[in-house]
Amino acid sequence: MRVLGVRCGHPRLRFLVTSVNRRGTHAAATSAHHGDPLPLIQIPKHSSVYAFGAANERSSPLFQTKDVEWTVSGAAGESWGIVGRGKRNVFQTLLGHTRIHPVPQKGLFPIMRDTDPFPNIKFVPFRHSNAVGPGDSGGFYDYTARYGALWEGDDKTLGESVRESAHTSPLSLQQRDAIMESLGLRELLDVPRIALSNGQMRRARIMKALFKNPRLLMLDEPLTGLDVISRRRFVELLEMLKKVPSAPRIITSYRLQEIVEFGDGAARDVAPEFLTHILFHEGDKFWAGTRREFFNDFVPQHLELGQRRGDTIDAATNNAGAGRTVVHLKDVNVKYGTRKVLDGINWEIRQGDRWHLQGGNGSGKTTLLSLLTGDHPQSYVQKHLLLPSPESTSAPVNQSTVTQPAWKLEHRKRTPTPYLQYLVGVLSPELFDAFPRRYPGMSVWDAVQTGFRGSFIALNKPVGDVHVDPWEADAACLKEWRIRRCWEVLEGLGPASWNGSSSSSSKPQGQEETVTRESPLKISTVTREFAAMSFTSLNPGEQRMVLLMRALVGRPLLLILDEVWSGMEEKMIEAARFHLDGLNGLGADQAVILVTHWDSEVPWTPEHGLKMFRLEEGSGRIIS
Ligand SMILES: Nc1ncnc2c1ncn2[C@@H]1O[C@H](COP(=O)(O)OP(=O)(O)OP(=O)(O)O)[C@@H](O)[C@H]1O
Repeated sequence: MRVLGVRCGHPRLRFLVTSVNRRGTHAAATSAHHGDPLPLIQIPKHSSVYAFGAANERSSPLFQTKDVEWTVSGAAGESWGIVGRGKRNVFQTLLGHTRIHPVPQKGLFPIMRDTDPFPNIKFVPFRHSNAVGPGDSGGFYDYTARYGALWEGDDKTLGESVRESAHTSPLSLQQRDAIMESLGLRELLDVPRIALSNGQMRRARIMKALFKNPRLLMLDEPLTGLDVISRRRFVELLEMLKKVPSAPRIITSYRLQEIVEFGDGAARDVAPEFLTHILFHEGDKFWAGTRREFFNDFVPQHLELGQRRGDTIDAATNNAGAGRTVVHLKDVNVKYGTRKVLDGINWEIRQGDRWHLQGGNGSGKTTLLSLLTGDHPQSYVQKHLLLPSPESTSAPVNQSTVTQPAWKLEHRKRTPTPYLQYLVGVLSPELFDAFPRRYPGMSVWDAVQTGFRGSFIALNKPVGDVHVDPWEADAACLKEWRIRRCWEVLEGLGPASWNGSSSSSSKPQGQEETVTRESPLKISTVTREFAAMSFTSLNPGEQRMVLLMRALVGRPLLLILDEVWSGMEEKMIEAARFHLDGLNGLGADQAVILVTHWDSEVPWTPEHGLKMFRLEEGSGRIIS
């Protein structure tokens, strides 16, 4: 069947196309399609874009367009994707949160110059928060609340929230249904919103924004966190909507690796089908053009192919199963009311293991991990959930055990939670959202050292000093080790690594040296400066790197990396992958569980000892 000269795939989407067309709510967008010269967005050449508050034109701009004019026609069929580390600057500009100099004569949104554009624009940021998150208040919120939500019965369900959005939606019931269906949310209507998994929540937020049918809809990294099937359905939906003049014009952003695959010295176009144009912004680079120009001209000329992706991991590192059992689960079950999320899970994790935990959105990965971290209330009622616990109740660390505290396996009920936090390092979307940003002046250094206890409380220690409790054995030795660890992760994962001036490569300028009892450790000036920066002043990708350092700094026995690469740019991911198996990265005494929906993001292969555990319809199995 052809609608608008367009081949339509799925029947429910066919309906969406025809019915959205009938309403024709966006007359202006349609007129652009019929030759109206006014574009939807226009940032002229030689514009400088400043953060609000930048005193004058002598302040440094966020970015400059130089000889590039960025024009989005707003015509049906055109679809822009934004990539590069500066993509959020571009969104901020479109949201009116920056100042453009000179002020564009026709306005930033020429097509909407006779109306206030801002009610016609919706933005779905990358960051999600199931509760009121630090993005709003900067304070801590307890993300573990979601695991008990149904007991309390006090949170709105997705269905209730959908009914509320219906009141303000210009779309018909059938149109809203078609969107809900194509985002795979219908079967979740009875789930409390707080309990939605990450991927489910991202889809729910996109659905809500689509219900408003704005003229311009901006989606920041919409593919991140979606499983393979949801990604396919989402791409199918956007492919359809882009052809409908009365539907929102949708601008999406991506991490570079989501649209370009680097390998064998060449770059391959793996961008979603609906993209027709690409804007790249990073540092002083600002480039806009068609998809074909991007892949044929821009990528080969401007992105260093040889240095991306690939052979960073030493293939000799295969310690899988080499050590003692760290976690043991037998017949583990979790259910909410009648909804069984985990059903008879058996899993053993040993030191040296590198696991890729797989499963679609909502398959129970986060739930399973929350049992291992002891965050889930149902962790206490499992018959056989053995977790690491202190060998004795005395201080956990002394001179000989500074890098490997004494531990044994215990039932969850006999595992002291603070000790568990000490032995299990975590970075997950929930933790990223919950990490408090409000402590006055919390520095990067301070944020990293909260990892020694798995706590969220800044200790306000100056750079170069760390906290050690007086009761901890051999405090002096421990202090020295902790300071060294902080510098190791900062140097290995800080800007020195992702900006290409790591101390392990050629000597960057202005390098200093610090000497510890064991061996000298080089710390570059850029690392020292970074350590002193305020955590909140960093962009989300940098914050994520710092929280990865926090997870690694204590050399935890078990490391849980849940969707850690989301929000990070490719160079950061490369640096992290390199660090994880480098000299100061992970050891054979540590076990790792990694969660990602992108196989290419797993730093290990089966030759490196990678194992896969897959959750499907409540059951878990090892796959080979
Ligand atoms: N308190 C709750 N009440 C009801 N259902 C819940 C509750 N908590 C979680 N769920 C449901 O349990 C399922 C598992 O969620 P979980 O977050 O573990 O999925 P996931 O595999 O991590 O998904 P994603 O890949 O999207 O992060 C989801 O369908 C979720 O809606």
